[in-house]
Amino acid sequence: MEVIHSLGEIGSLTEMTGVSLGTFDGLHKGHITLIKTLKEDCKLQNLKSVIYTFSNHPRELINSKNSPRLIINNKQKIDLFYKMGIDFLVMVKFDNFQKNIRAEDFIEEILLKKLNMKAAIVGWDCHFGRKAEGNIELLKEFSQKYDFDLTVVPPLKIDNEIISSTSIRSQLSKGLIDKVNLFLGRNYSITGRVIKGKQFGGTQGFPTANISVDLSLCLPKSGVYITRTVIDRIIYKSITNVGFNPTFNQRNYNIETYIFDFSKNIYDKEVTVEFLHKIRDDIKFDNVENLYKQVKTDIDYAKNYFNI
Ligand SMILES: Cc1cc2nc3c(=O)[nH]c(=O)nc-3n(C[C@H](O)[C@H](O)[C@H](O)COP(=O)(O)O)c2cc1C
Ligand SMILES: Nc1ncnc2c1ncn2[C@@H]1O[C@H](COP(=O)(O)OP(=O)(O)OP(=O)(O)O)[C@@H](O)[C@H]1O
Repeated sequence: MEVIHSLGEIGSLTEMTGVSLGTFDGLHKGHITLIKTLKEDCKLQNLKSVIYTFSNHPRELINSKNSPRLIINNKQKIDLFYKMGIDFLVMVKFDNFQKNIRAEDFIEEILLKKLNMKAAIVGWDCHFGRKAEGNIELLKEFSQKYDFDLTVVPPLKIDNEIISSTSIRSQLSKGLIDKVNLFLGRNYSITGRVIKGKQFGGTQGFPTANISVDLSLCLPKSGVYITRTVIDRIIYKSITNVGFNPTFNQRNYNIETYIFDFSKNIYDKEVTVEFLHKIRDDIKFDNVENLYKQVKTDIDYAKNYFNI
């Protein structure tokens, strides 16, 4: 997969292409359905597959006060597109040029001239160009004028609810991890380096790996979760506490994971924590004895979940 970070980088593609466009935050099941259609259409017509997306959320520029926190960072986004077998990932900054380009110019100058597009594969609600004026109708009109194929993918729903990045952000903030995973079509995960914590847990029989996280992302609601932790590609069963450790009046959002049957030193290692199920909200305990008693109950609950 070739990643293109600015339009200047590509004079114009020589290969004929099929293109899907959008923000694609989270790369959820709806996006995956669209991308599968893109890949099938490209295979049938012997085209290279192109994703046109942004490295920042468009609302950062359009409505900065309401700009959402992203579900995944750009590294995760690139990894996921790579795994899906995309040929060209155009991931440009959403800047004033992107914000102000007329929808007609976007089709003619970018999709047709730069990307050599022969097929557009888009979701039913696709919008692009200045003030989001470009839509399916305009693509239809231009597909006849310039003779390119147009496929419109209907919305994928679960229990009658359209899967969207917006709904996944709301579920994350409510701690509805089972639903998040259903909508993503994979386990929601956080990747970060292991850093030093207070080192109290170890003295109580549950040493925890504290993980540094990108606090600008949309993170799950505080609480205790059943998780799997991936270290050097090996998957371990674990339990994870996220939030502010209210018993200790901590100010920072913190992620710490207790990996079952594990005793290696992993400071500084990059690990990925996959969230499977929420056990409870976090609690401010009157004393640490009660906190540790509860943690032991949580650990038993998680071990029971894993049948260990
Ligand atoms: C499974 C689990 C559940 C936890 N639940 C809470 C909680 O409800 N309230 C809280 O203040 N801290 C909670 N903690 C955080 C503890 O305060 C913390 O793990 C302990 O102080 C060790 O911190 P350290 O890793 O920095 O040494 C929890 C930790 C774990 C591993
Ligand atoms: N549930 C879905 N089923 C099929 N296609 C989808 C679905 N959700 C989004 N798409 C399509 O994927 C492309 C990228 O969409 P976009 O990034 O706007 O996703 P979104 O999840 O709808 O985000 P938001 O919640 O911010 O509106 C668009 O063409 C869009 O129509």
